Amino acid sequence: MPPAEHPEFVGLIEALRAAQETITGARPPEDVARKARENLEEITRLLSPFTVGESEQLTGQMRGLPGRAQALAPAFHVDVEGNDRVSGRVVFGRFYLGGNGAAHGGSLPLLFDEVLGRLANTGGRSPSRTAYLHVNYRKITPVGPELRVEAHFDREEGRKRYLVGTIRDPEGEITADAEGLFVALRPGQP
Ligand SMILES: CCCCCCCCCC(=O)SCCNC(=O)CCNC(=O)[C@H](O)C(C)(C)COP(=O)(O)OP(=O)(O)OC[C@H]1O[C@@H](n2cnc3c(N)ncnc32)[C@H](O)[C@@H]1OP(=O)(O)O
Repeated sequence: MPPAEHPEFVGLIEALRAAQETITGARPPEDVARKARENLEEITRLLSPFTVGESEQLTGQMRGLPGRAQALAPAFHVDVEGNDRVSGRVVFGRFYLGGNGAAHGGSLPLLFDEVLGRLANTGGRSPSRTAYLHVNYRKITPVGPELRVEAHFDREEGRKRYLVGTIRDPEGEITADAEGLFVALRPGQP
């Protein structure tokens, strides 16, 4: 369900995701490719006058929305969220294809950073940033099916927050797991 605010912008991001998917999987004739490019250029012309600073932009700010209205990472759909753990679902679409049906290796840290980073900063905790992210690729992460994602706090030591997470395929097998260290920022730290 779209949020009460900016429903048309949310729809725009959904259309952008759909375009990313379709363009990635397409092999169009040259005249169709040219027409599609012209349409994209028209979108850029339409939106350019409304460019704003980071604090005013909408993308990435909509925490209650899967993907936070940001098309960079695959949308993470939260099912259960607590102070110390979160679980949900994700689909790596064609846009995230690496090869032979497997999600691109770089797209997995992207998803883990999103899921672990989100959890690291919940429960009234102060903002933190990723210090490291260790990802183990256990088997291919398939493009297409819905995958289970789980993450939880392993431990907290002062400013250091250690979190772990897994991605499971439809058979329940772990395709990748990750451990991340998130360090709470000191006052004034960017
Ligand atoms: C709606 C919200 C949803 C959000 C979801 C997305 C979240 C995305 C989060 C991110 O991706 S943030 C962007 C990627 N990360 C960065 O750009 C961070 C760049 N690095 C830094 O800013 C600093 O290096 C950092 C804040 C991580 C740490 O620097 P500090 O100067 O604050 O920490 P310091 O060096 O004093 O280290 C503090 C402790 O952490 C430890 N530490 C820091 N970096 C480490 C490291 N890489 N490996 C191991 N330990 C590390 C360090 O040893 C020390 O341990 P001890 O307290 O026990 O002495």
